[in-house]
Amino acid sequence: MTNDSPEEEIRAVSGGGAGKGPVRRNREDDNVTILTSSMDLQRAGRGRASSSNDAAPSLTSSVDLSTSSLELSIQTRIFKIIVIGDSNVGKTCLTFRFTGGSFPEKTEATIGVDFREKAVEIEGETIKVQVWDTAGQERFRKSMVEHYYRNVHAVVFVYDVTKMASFRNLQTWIEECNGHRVSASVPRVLVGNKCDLVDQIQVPSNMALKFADSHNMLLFETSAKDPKESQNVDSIFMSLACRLKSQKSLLYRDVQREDGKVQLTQETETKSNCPC
Ligand SMILES: Nc1nc2c(ncn2[C@@H]2O[C@H](COP(=O)(O)OP(=O)(O)OP(=O)(O)O)[C@@H](O)[C@H]2O)c(=O)[nH]1
Repeated sequence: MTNDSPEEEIRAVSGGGAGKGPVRRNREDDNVTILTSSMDLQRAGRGRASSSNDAAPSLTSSVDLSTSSLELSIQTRIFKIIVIGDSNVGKTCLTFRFTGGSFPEKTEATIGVDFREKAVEIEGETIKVQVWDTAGQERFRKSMVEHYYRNVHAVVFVYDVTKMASFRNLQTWIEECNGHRVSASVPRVLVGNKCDLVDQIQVPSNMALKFADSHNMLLFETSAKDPKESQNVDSIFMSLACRLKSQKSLLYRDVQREDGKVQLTQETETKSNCPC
């Protein structure tokens, strides 16, 4: 499977949550580490490059590249996760909380799509989790829809627990997703955001849980705003990353030097089971 690099066409944003605990939450695991600096990424990438020989890559393309910065890309898999749902439910704030660890003071309606990345380490492998934050407003999204559904690895559906309409509209979002040929095997999770607004909750947990069950999704109830919930926001994306890691044929950016050339390869076999 290949993946378009969003750098080519999408505005990149650096940095990148909070809420009530998920109704069902994947457990934290000591083997899961979130890397916080580019130096960590560099070290992790190099370490793996010298020791990894367990994959069975197949050649897909060859390009001339010469700079040492390529080492950063060695064997880094990228998981593309899209976040969709009504406007104002908190998609941007959730992606900020996960990728940057904070709640943005001020947000504006997303136009088209933004993406943010975070390097995480799972069972000794550094993985780039690429979170695509999509516009909820129809007028800001229609030209970009094809781009963000393309080669997606996982989908996060978000509703606002204080807005019943945003929950009812989930069916429409699911239909749109299915309409863009997102395979049923692509993992999906449901997130009820803004649980810090306890006096205003309109969507009961049991209703959301029933909906999630009927669509084979995990449900997380959380808040991008409440700093005490940041781990729960992390667990939304980390649980997906762990699931994806254990699946085969995901995008794999492998660089091997050979006669002055660099080969880009794609993973073809299943890696070890994830502890999550
Ligand atoms: N109380 C509370 N407010 C939140 C939370 N998350 C987001 N908000 C607020 O909700 C508003 C919308 O947040 P965004 O993250 O911009 O919403 P969005 O879904 O990305 O909106 P679009 O870009 O239009 O699709 C902002 O005023 C945020 O401050 C939360 O967990 N709790």
